[in-house]
Amino acid sequence: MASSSSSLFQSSPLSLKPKTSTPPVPPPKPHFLKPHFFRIKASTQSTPSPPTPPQPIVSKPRRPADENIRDEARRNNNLHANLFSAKYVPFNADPSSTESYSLDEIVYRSQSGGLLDVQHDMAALKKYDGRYWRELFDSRVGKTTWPYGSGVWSKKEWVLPEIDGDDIISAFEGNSNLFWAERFGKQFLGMSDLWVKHCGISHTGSFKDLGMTVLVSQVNRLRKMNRPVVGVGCASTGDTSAALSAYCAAAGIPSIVFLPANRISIAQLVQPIANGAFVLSLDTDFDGCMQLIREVTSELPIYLANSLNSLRLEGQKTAAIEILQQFDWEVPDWVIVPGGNLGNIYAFYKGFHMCKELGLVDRIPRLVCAQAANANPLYLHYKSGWKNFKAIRANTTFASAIQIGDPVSIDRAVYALKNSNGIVEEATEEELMDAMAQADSTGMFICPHTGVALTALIKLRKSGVIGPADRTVVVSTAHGLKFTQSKIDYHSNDIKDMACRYANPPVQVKADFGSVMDVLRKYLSKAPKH
Ligand SMILES: Cc1ncc(COP(=O)(O)O)c(C=O)c1O
Ligand SMILES: N[C@@H](CCOP(=O)(O)O)C(=O)O
Repeated sequence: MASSSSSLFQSSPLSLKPKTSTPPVPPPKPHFLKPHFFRIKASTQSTPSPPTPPQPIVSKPRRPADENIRDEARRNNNLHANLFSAKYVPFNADPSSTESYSLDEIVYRSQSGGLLDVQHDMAALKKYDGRYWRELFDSRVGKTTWPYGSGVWSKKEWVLPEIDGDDIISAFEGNSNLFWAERFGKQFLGMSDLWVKHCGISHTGSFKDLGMTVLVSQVNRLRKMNRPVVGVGCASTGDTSAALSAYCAAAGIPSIVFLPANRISIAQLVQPIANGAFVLSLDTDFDGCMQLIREVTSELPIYLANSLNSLRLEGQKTAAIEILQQFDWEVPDWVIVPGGNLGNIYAFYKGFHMCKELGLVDRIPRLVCAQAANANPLYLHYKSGWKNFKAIRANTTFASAIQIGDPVSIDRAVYALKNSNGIVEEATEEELMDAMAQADSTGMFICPHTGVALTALIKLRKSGVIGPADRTVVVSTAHGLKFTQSKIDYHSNDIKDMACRYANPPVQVKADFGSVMDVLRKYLSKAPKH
């Protein structure tokens, strides 16, 4: 598929050897609901007040020099202490089920072997209305207050309500850019309200940071409680391992990552290596690595960090809440998410659904899950009318992080799609690479997985399912800089059986004035005029 070197670009010299209960008290009013929080509009005042003399500017005093931001948080932040709780329950359990586990237990599966879900005490959360939550979350954005400066922990009450701020390991992840894709929307789709949620513009370059801050924080808490957790492990197509190793390194916790040899990008391989993880390069695909890490974590005191572990999804769901927040709590019509192991599509559903259930919004968007045609078990399942899911052997794809044939969260994904009137689409290699190149040509620099999501959008626009004025959000899951080799191959026109229609290779020119002027004149004569 991808060529290893290129005639137009120097190939990389770098080669790496594998080496519980809620007290019935009335909710406290947060400071921002006090009257002074709301400004009176000038137009409502009948007579203008006389100008006040200028006051001397006094800076807010800084915290004492011997105090850090965690200490300061401990002194200030006891809002909501002990009011909320969460526990593990079997995923989509019968309402009569009484099976549940404390989040301080080490458990990944229900008694019947099914998936788990983190269930919040919704009755306690409902004591506060939607307006309260909207204003609380809005009040925390853009600050460095520990831990609320994080887009994940700014929703702490809905994520891990019981964890102490002292145990949290955060890189102030989240709060990622929601980009108005004006030119891409207009030029390629005739759309006016298209947005790209850049979850890859993040600490380790993917949305996995949102889940990993939660999981590693909980592990940190468990280790302080002397629970048997010697290290944390995952199987990965590159992004989970990058996030796990970074957060573990920040916490001083050993991390162990299982990677499919030669199936992830160099940038993704070097991330856990640099962060000091114990990296195993295994001669199998992602599904093989996943099987092995599940077996290993059931034998050794290594905590499982893949999204089979439902803690991860509590962090990832905040991206959905953040999208609503960034639209000032207006609900988009469509959200398109690339899917592989299929935890994230459910995380988005859960975030939107919680906002509806707790009164922050009155509906949820329709979800689209986009898969590479070379790794499309969910798409096939959808097309069969959700009959008899069959795992497949995934083929090589430029969207290497979603080259997964036996997704652990298949049941979660089906639930999310059925309950959001959702759709599944697929993208061939040529379609996803063209979409990526088109998006890049309008000023983005996206990853191939985002190319998969954009292809889904292009197809749904062409078929008229998505309308020209529908507010649509495409979730960009990783930073394009992790996948430069795929862009090099494309722009070198160096991919077998692919036309690379939008390739933009560099021009080799002799270093003299005449030659440079000749090429520039030719280029300018063809350049688009206003
Ligand atoms: C960049 C990227 N996009 C999309 C996905 C798909 O997410 P999920 O596995 O939660 O479906 C992954 C990981 O699988 C990923 O690393
Ligand atoms: N793309 C993922 C695959 C594993 O997914 P996870 O969400 O279950 O950890 C990766 O980057 O490893």
